[in-house]
Amino acid sequence: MTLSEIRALCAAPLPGDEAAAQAVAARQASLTKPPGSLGRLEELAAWLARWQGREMPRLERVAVLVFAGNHGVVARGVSPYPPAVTAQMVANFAAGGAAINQLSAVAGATLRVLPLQLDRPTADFTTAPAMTEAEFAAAFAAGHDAVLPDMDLLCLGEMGIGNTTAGAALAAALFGADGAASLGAFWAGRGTGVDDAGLRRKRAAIDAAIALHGAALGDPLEAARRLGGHEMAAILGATLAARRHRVPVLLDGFVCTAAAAPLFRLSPRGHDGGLDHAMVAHVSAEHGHRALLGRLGMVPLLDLGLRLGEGSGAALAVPLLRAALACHAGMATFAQAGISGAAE
Ligand SMILES: O=C(O)c1ccc[n+]([C@@H]2O[C@H](COP(=O)([O-])O)[C@@H](O)[C@H]2O)c1
Ligand SMILES: Cc1cc2nc[nH]c2cc1C
Repeated sequence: MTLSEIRALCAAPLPGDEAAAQAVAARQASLTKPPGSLGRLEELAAWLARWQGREMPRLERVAVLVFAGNHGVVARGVSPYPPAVTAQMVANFAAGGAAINQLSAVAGATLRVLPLQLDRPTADFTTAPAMTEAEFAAAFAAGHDAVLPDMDLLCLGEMGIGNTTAGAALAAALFGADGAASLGAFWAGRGTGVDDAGLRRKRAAIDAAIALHGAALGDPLEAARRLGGHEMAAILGATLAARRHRVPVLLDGFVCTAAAAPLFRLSPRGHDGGLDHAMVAHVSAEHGHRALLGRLGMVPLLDLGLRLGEGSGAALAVPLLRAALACHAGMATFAQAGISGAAE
């Protein structure tokens, strides 16, 4: 896959199945409850129908994909952890010892972890583009190809020491900061728990990167290449592939949302937007996430103060989707139960 092929793929997102979503809405109106009383559960059933292209959506094959990558910007002292932790956590995922192992099991989902070039971190984006075009395209393709057409739902997650700095830099490039003097101050958070001095270094790294890359960041894919990471490019590729295969997507926290956000910038929400088949599963405690969701016009399903990454929030939201479908498929209609409708 080349960058121009990626560009062409991103330019024309497939529309959703309006008829399937309408069929869900019609059935919801006939079920034994006041109209709209199941709130967002009703919206979730229609969302699954629209993007699966099925009047009766299903959640038999739920996949959690976690991509891992390393970041040159850690040389700037932006994370309390050493980059070796990325590979160590990948080993922990394989051994079944991480939170996402437990949460995937609770969700009834298969977990697949794809480490990407862990011994070849991105370049430090305060001095050079994080990835070459070939590196970016390869990581994008790895994510794209990891999505199977028969999945019913895709939960995306990431692991990468330093990637909250990359996520904040990408958010800054894509969305600016409403006139705030420092983009770094607006978007940077504490990630895995960096101290005050580390937070200052993180803000400075983001500001330096925005100044260095300048006008090139006006192109959302260039911003992803110059400021993102291998795992973030893979999330972008997987999110796009899911759209092509009619697989709805749950995004995890701040890093995952930022990684997918170029699809929104290329084709905004409202009418078949590039991210309309994705929901943000939870709002992370990471400082910039609420602002990022505001820019995307997305309302998270959960707000639990998580700031872990690795797909944890996305897996946690799967039982909510299962509940939405159980009600949708299993409830009696007013006619079946012999219950009177509302008086006019
Ligand atoms: O995505 C989030 O909301 C999030 C918030 C805080 C931390 N993380 C995780 O923490 C790691 C990056 O943190 P840091 O401090 O090294 O930039 C990376 O592995 C992420 O999965 C992720
Ligand atoms: C231990 C640890 C686990 C993680 N999972 C996702 N990001 C992480 C970062 C650290 C440091």
